[in-house]
Amino acid sequence: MRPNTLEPLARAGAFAPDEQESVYKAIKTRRDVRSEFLPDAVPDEVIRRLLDAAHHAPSVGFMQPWNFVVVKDDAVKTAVWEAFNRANLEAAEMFSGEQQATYRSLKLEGIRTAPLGLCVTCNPDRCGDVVLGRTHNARMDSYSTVCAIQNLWLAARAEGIGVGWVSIFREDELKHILGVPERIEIVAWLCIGYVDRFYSEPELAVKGWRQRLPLEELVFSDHWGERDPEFASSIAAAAEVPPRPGS
Ligand SMILES: Cc1cc2c(cc1C)N(C[C@H](O)[C@H](O)[C@H](O)COP(=O)(O)O)c1[nH]c(=O)[nH]c(=O)c1N2
Repeated sequence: MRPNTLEPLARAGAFAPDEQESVYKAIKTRRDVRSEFLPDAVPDEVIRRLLDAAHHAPSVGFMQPWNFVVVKDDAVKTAVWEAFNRANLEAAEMFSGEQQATYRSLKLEGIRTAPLGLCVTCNPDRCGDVVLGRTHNARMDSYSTVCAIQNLWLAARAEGIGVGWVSIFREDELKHILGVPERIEIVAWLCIGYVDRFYSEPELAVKGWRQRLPLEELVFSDHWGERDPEFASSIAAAAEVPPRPGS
């Protein structure tokens, strides 16, 4: 029988309200960090915790397709930065007019200033040709690796450690620098280190590149492109009220 109380009933397995708050806090305050890295080394024990968080990510068929190349060597970081710089000059040319000028003003990496670099790779051959859940979509192993990166990103935020994802590279160049075999996919280069502050909003929003979209515009009901106005307005209203843990 349910107890006679006005308190909401805890759902089986639900975290306590303050624990829920911590999870949402990590999610909402996680930032992509490019420029604010402090030179302090990240202790190996902390690196181990972050990698362990990554390693507890979901993966298709429990494939665990990831590997992590931990880079502390300045010479390797410099070579990676040079590869970034070559690609970034090409990237700037792909934008035009005022947008190109803004692009050039953005700082899009902290490769040499972050004390730690982490290359996250995906091995499509980790458990044979036929993988449970990957049978009809070959990209599922890459998606799994992205889940590992997000786990690490959130754990790092909770530890007060900044993470910046850099993707402006020719993959072959990065493979050559790091000795990554042909069949292995490079999913991310992450810049990792302590910071003296986190932006409260995405740096790209602060610098005027692009703003967060209203959630209610992104949610459809029953079919792609169809909106239930009542549901959409309830989402919009919820966005105006800070989330209440346990609700
Ligand atoms: C797959 C992928 C690839 C990249 C990124 C992210 C992801 C998910 N981001 C970071 C991106 O700009 C950032 O996440 C958004 O601007 C939102 O900001 P917050 O992460 O919320 O701070 C990113 N940032 C950057 O400065 N250089 C880059 O090359 C990339 N590449």
